Amino acid sequence: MHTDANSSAPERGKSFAHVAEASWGKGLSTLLRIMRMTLRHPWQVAITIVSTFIAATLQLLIPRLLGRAIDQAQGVMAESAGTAAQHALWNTALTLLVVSVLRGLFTMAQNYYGEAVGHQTGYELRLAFYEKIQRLSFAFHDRVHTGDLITLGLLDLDGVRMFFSTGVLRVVLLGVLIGVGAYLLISTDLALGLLSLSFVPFVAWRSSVTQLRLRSTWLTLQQRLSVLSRVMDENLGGIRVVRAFAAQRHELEKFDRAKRDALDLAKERVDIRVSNTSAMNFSFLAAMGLVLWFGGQKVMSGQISVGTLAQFLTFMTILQMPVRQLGLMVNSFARASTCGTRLFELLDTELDIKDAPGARELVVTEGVLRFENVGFHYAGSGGRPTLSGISFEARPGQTIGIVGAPGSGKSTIAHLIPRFYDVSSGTIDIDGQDIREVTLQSLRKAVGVVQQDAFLFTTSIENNIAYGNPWARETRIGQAAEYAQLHNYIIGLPAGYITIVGERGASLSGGQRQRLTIARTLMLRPSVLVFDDSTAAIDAGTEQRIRAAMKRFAKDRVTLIISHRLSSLMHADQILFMEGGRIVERGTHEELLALGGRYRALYDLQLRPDDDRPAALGAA
Ligand SMILES: Nc1ncnc2c1ncn2[C@@H]1O[C@H](COP(=O)(O)OP(=O)(O)OP(=O)(O)O)[C@@H](O)[C@H]1O
Repeated sequence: MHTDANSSAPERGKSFAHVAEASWGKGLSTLLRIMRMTLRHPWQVAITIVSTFIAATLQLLIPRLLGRAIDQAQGVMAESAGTAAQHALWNTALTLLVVSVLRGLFTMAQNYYGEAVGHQTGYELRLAFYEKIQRLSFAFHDRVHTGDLITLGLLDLDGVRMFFSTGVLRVVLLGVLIGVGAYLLISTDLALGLLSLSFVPFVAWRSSVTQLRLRSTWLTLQQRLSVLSRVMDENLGGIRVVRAFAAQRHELEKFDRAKRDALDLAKERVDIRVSNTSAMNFSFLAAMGLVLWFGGQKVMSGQISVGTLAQFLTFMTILQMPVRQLGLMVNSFARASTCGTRLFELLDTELDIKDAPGARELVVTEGVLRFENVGFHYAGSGGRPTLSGISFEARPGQTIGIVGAPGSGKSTIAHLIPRFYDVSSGTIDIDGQDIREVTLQSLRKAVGVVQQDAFLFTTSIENNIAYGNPWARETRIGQAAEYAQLHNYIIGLPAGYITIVGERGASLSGGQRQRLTIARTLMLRPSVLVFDDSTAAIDAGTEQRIRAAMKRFAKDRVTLIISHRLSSLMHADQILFMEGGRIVERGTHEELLALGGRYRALYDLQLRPDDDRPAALGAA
C-alpha cells in the first residue's frame, strides 16, 4: 500500500516555536511522560527524594534546637545554674552541629543526584531529538525553520531536563518544610503559629503570579530572540551578498529593530521582578514584626520562653526562601509542560519517508532505473502537480540528460530517486523493485546524487571526500579525486588532502567545491549516479575531462545529468526536455535537433555559431 507521502505531512508554515501553552490535559500527560523518563533511573531518583526528605526534616530541627539552646543559655546565666545546665547546653550545641553537618551532606546528595538524573534525562532526550532530526523527511525540513529546531533542541530540551530538580524536588522540599513546619509551630502555639505563617499565602500567591507573568513574557522574549537569531543567521549566511550590495546599514537597522523589541521585553521583565520582590519582602518583614510584637508580649507574660519566640522567628527565616521559590516551582511545571509538549510533538512526528513494513534490501542485479507514469506535488502546493506522467527507462552504461526551463521539475526528478520525497502517483523502480518497498539505507547506498548546492563540512578535503565511506583507503579517495579532476590541485596544496576547507568550503572556488562534491558522491560507487546541475561552476574543458575520466566508472551504472548547459548533456543516450513538469520532447541530440522544437531552439541559442543562426530565435 502506498500513500501520498505529502498528505501526512503537517501544514506548511506550522512552526514548533509558536506552539502556545499546552492545554491542561496535554500538559499533564506531558509531565507524566517526563516523569516516566526520569524513572528510568529509579535508584538515583529514590536517593534524591529520600535525601531531600531527610535534609528538609533536619532543617526543621534547627529552629527547635536553637530555641532550646537560647533557653538553656538563659539558665546557664542564672546564678543558681549548675554544671548540669552547662552540659545540657553543650549537648544541644553539639546536636545542632551534627544536625547542620548531616543536613549539609543530605543536601549535597540531593543536589548531586538530582542534577545527575536531570543530565541523564537531557542526554537521552538530546540523542532522541538528534536522531529524529536525521530521519525526518525533506518535506518536514521545508516547512520548519532551522532556527526553531535549534531553539527546540537547546531551550525546550533544557526546560524538560530541569523539571525533576526544579519542579519535582521542590514539591518534596516545600511539602515537608511547609506541612511539617506549620504543624510543629501551630502545635506549639496556635496564635503565634498562625501569625508566623501569615506571610505564606501572600508570598506564595505573589511569587506564583509573578513567575507565570514572567513565563508568558519569557515565551514572547523567546520568539523575539528567535527572530534576532534568524536575522543574525541570515546575515552571516549571506555575508557576501550583504557586502556586495553595501547593505550593512540596512542590516544593522534590521538587527537593531529586532534587538530593541527583545530589550523592551527584557526591561518589562525586570520591572515585574523588582516590584514583586519588594512586595514579598514587605509582607515577610511585616509578619516578622507582628510575631515579635505579639510573641514579645507572651514572653513578658510568661506564656512562652524567649527560646520559643526565637524558634518561631528562625523558622520564619528558614521558610521564607522556599516559599518565595514556590513560584519557581509553578514556573518549572508550566515550562516543562510547554517545552515537553513541543519536544514530544517533534519526537512523535510520524516519518513520511520510512521503511515499509517488511522492506527488503535493494538487490541490484543489472541496475535498470525505470520511471512509470510518475506524478508528484509538494506539500502546501494545494495539490498543484510539479511532475506529471514522467516515464523513462535507463539501463546500465546509459546516460540520461534532463534539460528544461527553470522550475520545470528537473531537480524534483533527482530528489525522487533516493526518496527525499515520495512520488504522489506512479512508480519508480530499480531492477523491478519499487523503491518504496526496499530499505532506505540500501536505496541511498545505490543512488548517489551530486546536489546543486555544493555543501561542504568544515573539515579536511580528505574527510569531505570520504564522508559517505569514512573507512575508505587513501588510494580510493585519491581515485575519486582524480575522476573529479581535483587530485592535481589537491596535491599542489601545502597540506594536500588534509587541508581544511573552511566554513562550508569557503577557502575553495565554486568549481573546486563542485568537483569535491562529485568526488564525494563517486566514493559511494552508486548504481545510479545523478548530477543535479552540479557542473554549472565547472568550465567546459574540465567537465569534458571529468566525463572522459569517468567513462570506465560509468560503464555499468546509470547516469542522469541535469543541466541548463547543453554541452553537458548532448552526449547522453536519451535527452528529456522538461516543461511545466512534463517531458515534452525526448530523443538523442541528433533526433531532437531534427525535430526542430524547443530543444533545437535552445541549441541555437546556446551553441550554434552566430553566423549560422536563423534571424528569429524561437522561445526556449
Ligand atoms: N521544497 C519545495 N517545496 C515546494 N515547492 C517546491 C520545492 N522545491 C521546488 N518546488 C517547486 O517545484 C517546481 C519545480 O522545482 P525544481 O527545483 O524541480 O525545478 P528545476 O527544473 O530543477 O529548476 P532549476 O532549473 O531552476 O533548478 C518549482 O515551481 C518550485 O518552485
